[in-house]
Parts: sequence; C-alpha cells; structure tokens
Amino acid sequence: MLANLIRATWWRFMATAITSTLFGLASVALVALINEIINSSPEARAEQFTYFAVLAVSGVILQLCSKIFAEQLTEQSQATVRSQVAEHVVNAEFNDVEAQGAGKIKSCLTEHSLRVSEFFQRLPGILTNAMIVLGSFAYMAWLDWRVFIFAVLTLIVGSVGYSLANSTAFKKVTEAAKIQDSLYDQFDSIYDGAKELKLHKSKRRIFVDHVIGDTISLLRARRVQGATIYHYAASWGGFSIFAFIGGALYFLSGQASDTTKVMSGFALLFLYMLTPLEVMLAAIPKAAAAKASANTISEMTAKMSLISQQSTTELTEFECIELKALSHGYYHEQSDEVFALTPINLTLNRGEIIYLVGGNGSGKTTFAKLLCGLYPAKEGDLYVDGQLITAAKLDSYRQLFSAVFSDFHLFDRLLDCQDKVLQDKGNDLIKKLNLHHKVAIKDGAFTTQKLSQGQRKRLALVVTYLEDRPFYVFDEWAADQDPVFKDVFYTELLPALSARGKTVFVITHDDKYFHLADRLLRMENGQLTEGKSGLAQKMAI
Ligand SMILES: Nc1ncnc2c1ncn2[C@@H]1O[C@H](COP(=O)(O)OP(=O)(O)OP(=O)(O)O)[C@@H](O)[C@H]1O
Repeated sequence: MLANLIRATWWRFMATAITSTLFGLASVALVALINEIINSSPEARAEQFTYFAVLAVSGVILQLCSKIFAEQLTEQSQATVRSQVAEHVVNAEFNDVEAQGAGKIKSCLTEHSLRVSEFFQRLPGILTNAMIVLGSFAYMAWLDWRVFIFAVLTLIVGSVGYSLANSTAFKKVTEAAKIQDSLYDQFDSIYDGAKELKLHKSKRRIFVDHVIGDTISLLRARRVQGATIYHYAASWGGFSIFAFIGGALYFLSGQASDTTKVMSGFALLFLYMLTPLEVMLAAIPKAAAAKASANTISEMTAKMSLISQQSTTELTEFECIELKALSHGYYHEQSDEVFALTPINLTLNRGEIIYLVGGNGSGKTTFAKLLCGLYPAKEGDLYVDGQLITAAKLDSYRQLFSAVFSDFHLFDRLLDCQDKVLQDKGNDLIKKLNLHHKVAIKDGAFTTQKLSQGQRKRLALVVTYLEDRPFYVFDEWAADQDPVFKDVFYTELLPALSARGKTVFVITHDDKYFHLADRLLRMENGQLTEGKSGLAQKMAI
C-alpha cells in the first residue's frame, strides 16, 4: 500500500525526499563550518563566511521547498488513498462489500487514510533529521575515527532495543486499528439508534458506558500501550546517546595531544544532534501507526474482488431467464450456522408479474439479490435466452435490473441523467405519484430529501422508472404506503409495467393482492415452491 502510494505520488515524494535530505546535509555542513570558523585563522575566515552565507541561504530555501512539497504530498496522498479505496469499494462485488461492513469501509476512508498521510507529513522531518544525524557522524569520523567507531557501536546497541520493542508495539498498534473499525460501526448506531436511545434512559447509559465507552477505552489502552513501548525504546535510545557523549568526552579529555578543535566540534555536534534524534525517535510510533493503517486498508481491499470488466456488450433485453439449480448461502461465524437456499430451478419470462411471498427470514431478499446477480451463485447456473451467464458476464447481466430493496438508498441526484427530456419525464412521474408539492428534479438532482419513508420510496420508484430496465424488483415496496397508494401500486402501476413488456418481481406480504400476480412463488426456510396464483386460479374456473 505505502509502496503503491509512493508510486502514485512519486514526483512530489522525490521532491520532498531530495529537498529534505539536502536541507539536512546543509544544516550539518553549517555546524561543521561553524566549528571550522571558530578554530581557523583570521585570514581563512573571510572565505569561510562566504561559504556560510551560501549554505545558510540554500538551507532556508531548501527547508521552505521541503515543507511546501510535504504539504502537497500529505494532501495528495490522503486524496489518493481515499479515492483509491472509494473506487475499489464501488467497483467491488456486492457480497464482498457486504461482508466487510460499513464500519470498516468508513474507518478506512477516514481515520486510516489520515494516518497513512501522516507518514508523508512526517517524511521531511524524518529525512532531514536522519541526514543531520548521519552527517554529524560523518563529521565525527573526520574529526576522530576512534570516537566515530564508538558512536557506531552506540547506535547498534540503541537500535537493538528498538527492534526488540518494535514487534510487541506494532502488535498493539495493529490491534488498535482493528478496534477502531468496530468503533465506526458503533458511531453509526449513535445516529441510527438515536430515537431508541432517547426513549430509554438505562439503555442510553449502557450504550454510552459499556458499548461505545468500552470500545473507546480499549482503543485508547491499546494505543497507549503501543506508544509506551515505543517511548521506553526511545528512552533507551536517549540513554545510549548520553552514554556515548559521556564516553567520548572522557576519552578525549584523557588525550595528551591538543584536542580543542575535536572537543568543540563534538560539543557542537552533540548539542545539534539531540533534537533531531528525539524527533526521529518520536516519528517511529507515527510511522508504525501509518503502516498498521496501510495494512488494514490493503487487507480490506484485497478481500473485495473487483467486478469483472471482461464483457463489453451489456444485456438490454431478454425473453426468458432460466435458473438451473441456483443457490446462495451465508455462513454465520458466531453461531457456526449456515443459511442456504435449496438449489432453485425456475424460468422467468418477459412481461410476467411474479409475487414472492414467505415468512420473515425465509430467504426472499437473498433470492432477489441472487436473481439480480448481486450475489454470485454458490452453485448452479444462470441463462438468459439460452446463453450461460458466466462470472465475466455477471455485471452485464445486472444491467437488466432496476430494483428498490427494502433497505434502498436514495442518492441526492439522478447520477446518469442530465438529459432535459428525462428530467421532465421524472417530474411528470413525481406528479403522478403525488409528490410534486414536496420535491422536484432540478439540474439532475432532487430539490430535497427531507421526506417521509413512504415518500422516499415513491421517489425511489421514480428513479427505477427513469432507468427503464426490462426487469423490475420491488422488495416489500408497498409496506410503507397508505392503503390508497398501495392499491394504485398493485392494480395500476405493476400491470402498466407488465403491459410495457417489463418483468416485475415483487416481494410482498399483501395477501389482498395475491390474485393479481401471474405467478405466485413461496419461500419457506430457503426452499422455493411455486403455487397457483389467484389469476391462474380464476382463469382455470
Ligand atoms: N448479509 C447477510 N449475511 C449473513 N446472513 C444473512 C445476510 N442477509 C440475510 N442473512 C440471513 O439469511 C436469512 C434470510 O434472510 P433474508 O433477508 O433473505 O430473509 P427475508 O425472507 O427477506 O426476510 P424478511 O421478510 O424479514 O425481509 C436470515 O436468516 C438472515 O439471517
């Protein structure tokens, strides 16, 4: 993930990396030059001051550039992560998206992408300070190679502590990233469950203290544990540095030769190196959190297979759809149970009105999603006019359908309809559905979404009418409608669609209208059977 992101933002990344590195080198060169100026003859100083001016101006310019590039890089990396994740989720198969869940997706789009971009924000600081530390070591080696070897040994001892701490701390940080995903699910409940919580004081308290509260505490604990381990490691690093400073000064003060220049050089470097070292050590927990977030995003996207784009021709018409031993099922991890549809053999023809009835949880919606191609078949085959629908053709097959599911979503705009004629048609439909005093379509968008559930469902119906697909699916659409409009739906709208050659598949509990169906399917515990519809019974008489 981080490597992909670097590729996507490569020129800004390189510009940030180069300017930060050069700034770090310029800074340490300035320190070395100051030591040279202090210890050189007055004649040599004039030239050294020119170098000093050049280095100082270059340093300031480089630092400014690195900050500007880093700012752009941070925003670009966040925008890239967000748009890549959003695009992946939109283009992924529905069942995979459903399996990941809204909380995890939101968490990846918000906090995880923010943490990944923080890595890029800290990049100039890390590189500049790394260069200062490395440059300081190089200058030390030039001043006295024995002290330099001592410095390298200190660095090795310090980094052993770090690597020992890193694996434990990273586990905590990764665990925190997972807890955060479930917290986002709970955040949804704050708004979605607001009515229930307001009506019930003790539930509200339990939700705040033991549901959201416990998750927030656990998240805080894991993050603090991870960061604390890193801070212990940083303290060990800091201790080794002081041990090195003490050791080096002790060694130098014991030397018989004149070590003034070496001593002042080391004193300057030590003072100058301390802050960069601290900044670098402090950046490590942030870099670890960025890595954990990047891993979470990668794992989530890897579990979402993309819709196959191989098929080029979209299906726009059909005479019959055949299901041969078609089935789908879910595995419920917590209860170790499986819900599966018994393999279904069925042929649905153009222009038919089909009602599907059955008890709650019997599998009606699951079957509707399977029929629309939202779920790939776990077994069995699907044919359109005798043509097998392979996985590669499934997206093309889905374009035959227009649906309003019971948990439908109404976008604030029509998305693919800027056409004035279509918008006028939409406004006519809005009038027919008696919504014109509330809402209209303007510039391809609805003027308001502040409508009742029944009104929003009518608007969703308008959207499906404008899509003008050959197969309509309505999942308990009429459940929220008043008796008058319910009647209009079953006795006028559905027959009118059928008269236009549309196949209509309606999941319903409204037994009053069962006689209007051409075919009546019944779902019981995942098993589909076909009974005689009221219409067929009437015709037989
Ligand atoms: N996304 C899902 N993941 C796992 N199991 C699911 C999922 N959706 C439904 N189920 C399970 O599948 C079974 C059938 O659910 P389905 O929604 O198809 O029933 P239904 O007949 O439409 O019910 P209702 O009339 O209440 O809407 C249920 O037992 C449910 O627990």
